[in-house]
Amino acid sequence: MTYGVFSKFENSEDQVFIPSEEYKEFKFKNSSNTSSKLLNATHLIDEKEKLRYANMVRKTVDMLKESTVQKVVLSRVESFTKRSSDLEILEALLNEYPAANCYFFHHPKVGKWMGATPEILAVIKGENLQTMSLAGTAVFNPNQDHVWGEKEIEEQKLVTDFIVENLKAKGVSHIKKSLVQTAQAGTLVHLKTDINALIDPSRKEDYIEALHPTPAVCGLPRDAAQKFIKDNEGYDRSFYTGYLGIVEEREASYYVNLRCMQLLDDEAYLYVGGGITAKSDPILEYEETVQKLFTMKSLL
Ligand SMILES: C=C(O[C@@H]1C=C(C(=O)O)C=C[C@H]1O)C(=O)O
Repeated sequence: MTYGVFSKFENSEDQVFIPSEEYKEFKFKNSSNTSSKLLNATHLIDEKEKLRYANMVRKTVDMLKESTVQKVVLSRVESFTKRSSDLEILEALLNEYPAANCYFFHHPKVGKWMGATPEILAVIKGENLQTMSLAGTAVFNPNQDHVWGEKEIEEQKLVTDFIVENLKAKGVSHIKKSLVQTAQAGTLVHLKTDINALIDPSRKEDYIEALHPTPAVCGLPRDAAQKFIKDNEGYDRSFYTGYLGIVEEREASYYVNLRCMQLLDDEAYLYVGGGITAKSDPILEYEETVQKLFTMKSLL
């Protein structure tokens, strides 16, 4: 059976499924002009929110320095007035981010979500599983390759090691890693390692459980980071940093729900976050969320 799946950050009981008969086909013509989007995101800075978020980062850094927790991914949500219809926003999203995994999900229990995620949780084809470790963020500069700092290199490696270890713990063999690369995602770049493995296709859900949520969106160790997020973030992430996918008999594609928004009648809630380690600078972490906010805000 073919179905779509949409899952929350926290627990899989709230997963929703859409049978394939309910899919709607959408034809669109790409009229992309992405380079025009290298605009300044500073107009999205909100001093009060900056103070609140930077304080939360500071508290997290203090905790990381004193404990065995290595990384926590913090996030926040901001609401904006919609100036276009949902389909106009979807068309803008598809035009703006042709290389991303763009989706629009509408379900009575979930409402409407839309996004352009750069992050694969797992693409399964027969006995092959493809996943990635994606972390570290900088603004894309077409004239210069980004030189990554120690903080980003370390936080991305934590994600890679977690993925490899958790797949191994599920008995997965032949795990192959690419070199660490800089990958562009719209106006941003991230550090990325592609990971491939040989799997038993009848155990798809088992692997997803082992991977989700990775330290790219949660932290390390996973349970301690997830508890810290729940106790300190101060809002419900809902489906943000959950995953969405299309599952078929021998193939399945699951993506991490990032660079996304929840659409209401007149408003859109935009969700953004970033990985915090003991080396994080609170103001830079806030600015990173502003850059990520811009990827969706520019479509509204
Ligand atoms: C959490 C987000 O992105 C994740 C966190 C990143 C980081 O900490 O640098 C980079 C890519 C994603 O894995 C987000 O976009 O909201």
